[in-house]
Amino acid sequence: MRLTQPLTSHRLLHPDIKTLLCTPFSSAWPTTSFHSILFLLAFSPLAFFVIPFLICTTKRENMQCVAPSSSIGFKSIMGTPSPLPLHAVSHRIAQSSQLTVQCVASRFDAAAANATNLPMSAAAPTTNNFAGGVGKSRADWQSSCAILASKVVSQQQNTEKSSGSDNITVVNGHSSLDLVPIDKLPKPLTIADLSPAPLHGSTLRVAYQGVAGAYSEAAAGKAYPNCEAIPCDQFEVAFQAVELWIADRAVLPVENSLGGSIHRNYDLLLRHRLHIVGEVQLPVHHCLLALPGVRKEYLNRVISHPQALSQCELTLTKLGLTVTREAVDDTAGAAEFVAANNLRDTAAIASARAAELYGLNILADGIQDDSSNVTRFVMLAREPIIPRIDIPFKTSIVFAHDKGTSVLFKVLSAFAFRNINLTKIESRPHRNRPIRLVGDENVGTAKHFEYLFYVDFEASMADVRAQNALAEVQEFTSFLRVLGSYPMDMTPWAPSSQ
Ligand SMILES: O=C(O)C(=O)C[C@]1(C(=O)O)C=C[C@@H](O)C=C1
Repeated sequence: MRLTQPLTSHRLLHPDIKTLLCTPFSSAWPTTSFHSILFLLAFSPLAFFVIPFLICTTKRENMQCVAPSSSIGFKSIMGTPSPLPLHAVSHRIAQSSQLTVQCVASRFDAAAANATNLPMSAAAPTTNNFAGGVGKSRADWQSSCAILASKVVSQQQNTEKSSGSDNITVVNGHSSLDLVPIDKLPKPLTIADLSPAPLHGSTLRVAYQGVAGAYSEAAAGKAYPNCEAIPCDQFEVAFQAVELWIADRAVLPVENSLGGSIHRNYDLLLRHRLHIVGEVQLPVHHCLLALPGVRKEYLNRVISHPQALSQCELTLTKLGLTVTREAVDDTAGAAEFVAANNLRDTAAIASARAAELYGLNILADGIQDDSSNVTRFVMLAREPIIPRIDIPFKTSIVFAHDKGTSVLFKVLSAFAFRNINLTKIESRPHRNRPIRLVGDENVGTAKHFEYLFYVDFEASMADVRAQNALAEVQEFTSFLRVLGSYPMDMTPWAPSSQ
């Protein structure tokens, strides 16, 4: 069984995209993809064709490594032909970009079209909506564009065959320049095509940190049934996958009922400009996994994600496993590592699904220190969702308090006075301003640490109480950002059973 390698930051390299997508713009090409796209849209009508097509081709490249997995009801990365080489994404994007230019420019530059090798025509889209014409949706538009590209290419091949070195076909006595038939021209993009959510019929691509069998993958499936889960080797890469339009969403663990907050992700939320568009709470049921035939007595080491190790600490001791603990990037990655290296003295803490995927035995089941162990994940997107008041909503903010006394109290009371319930408060070091000096001639200089405060509260940004609370909070803060306003996870509580 071979599984796709997770995305790595190396595979998200910008330069290939920049150079190959649109060389004339590359010198002035802004650094973030969203801005780049705005830039292109503003300055080049060609961009209206190039960008969606890039997304289309990039998406297909990613989809090649995705196959349906019936066991968990959403598309996973099982059964892929072979793992992608590390440089694959940027290389593939490069190929796609060439094809993008080919699709748009083929009528103007047959020579350039000829120069490209033709993976697009080989991988012609399987979208059914295209029936000789151009449909209304973005998916239709993208498919049409791809099919047109492949038709242009095959026309050119036929032409080459029939007329040797001459690229001009003779039709009814007239020379034809391989023009795309007029009834098959793509329709211009509309505002709906640019909507952040995929339109009906297209599959949502969801980036998560880890490899197949990770809890984050299960969270992606819970949040978006039938999504394509895209593994990433680091959280940072999952963010970038969304920013670079390789994925539509990222799913990110932020806190666990036993292990507490996942601080790194709070820092990343601030550093990146993505928006929280939802949350899911996933019961986490850990298993102790080892190679077939291995018994507990043989073990010298237990490896897993640091959160998983801390969630099972007491139980491991109760099982007599006072062996070395080692942290790795994710739980399923730990299972994969044990299997791939045939380690008979090492066990992994991971899910039952990871045991199945990597051919390991379950030595102990349900080893989390509390049966109601649950991890909360947030879903991130490039655009915020429109807040509502007809269903329970949560809003997440981050702020730095301003000078003054009792500032935190004043901020929190802005919510209390309006009966807005706070569900979480987390503080992180303020990296740009780590220390505040408070001088007092008589006593000396007090050095206070500066913090950023992350607060979740139970109200929608469409709720006037929340708007007023934030207007008040702004008076006491030097910095305030709304990370997202999103529906609360209201699924019935079911402690982990498997
Ligand atoms: O390693 C995994 O499987 C993850 O999805 C990561 C993670 C985490 O970061 O907390 C998610 C849920 C569990 O609490 C343990 C690990």
